[in-house]
Amino acid sequence: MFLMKDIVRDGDPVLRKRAAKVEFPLTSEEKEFAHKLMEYLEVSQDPELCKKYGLRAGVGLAAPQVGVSKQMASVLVPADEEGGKPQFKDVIINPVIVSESVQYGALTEGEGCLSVDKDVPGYVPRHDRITLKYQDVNGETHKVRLKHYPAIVCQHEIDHLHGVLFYDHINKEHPFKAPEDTVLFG
Ligand SMILES: O=C(O)C[C@@H](Cc1ccccc1)[C@H](O)SCc1ccccc1
Ligand code: NI
Repeated sequence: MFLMKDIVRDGDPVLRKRAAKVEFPLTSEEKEFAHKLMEYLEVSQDPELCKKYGLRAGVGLAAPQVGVSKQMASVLVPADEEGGKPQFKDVIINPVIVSESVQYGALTEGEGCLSVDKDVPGYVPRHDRITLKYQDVNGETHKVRLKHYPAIVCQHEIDHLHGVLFYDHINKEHPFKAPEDTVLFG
């Protein structure tokens, strides 16, 4: 199971590389790795296990964040209401955003990152709605339309596969100035 000691921190060049496309079929090691990426999120979102293993809760984890420069990331966006099914749950491989809204969305509280220990305040403008194409661990292609929080999380993870960190998007002069018509939520 991945622990915080396995998570690469800002400054490591692997976080600034464009990750390599993944070939199919996955090797057994790659399937195990994908499982571990999702396992981290599941354990980190269980308050007792999160505390037991000293984790930071996460809704996404990209392969480069554990030092593996491959186009693979786990995303687990919990249900809006107690007991519902997750808003989005999958390991996205070779993800491509095939269309995106002109309108931006951003979290009112800004963003954090498991690989960035410091707080970086400011809005992170992202596309409020996206159409995402990706392959799952079995090589099946999916095309999904996401909006608001699941769209934000997937864009955060896909950024990791392109060597981009959340604070790259923050307006340096006016961190809490968002583009006109940005949907602020959370
Ligand atoms: O570092 C990562 O990639 C995981 C981030 C993903 C993320 C952060 C902010 C906005 C969108 C995605 C972690 O989930 S940061 C911790 C966290 C935990 C729960 C909810 C929001 C942020
Ligand atoms: Ni991150």
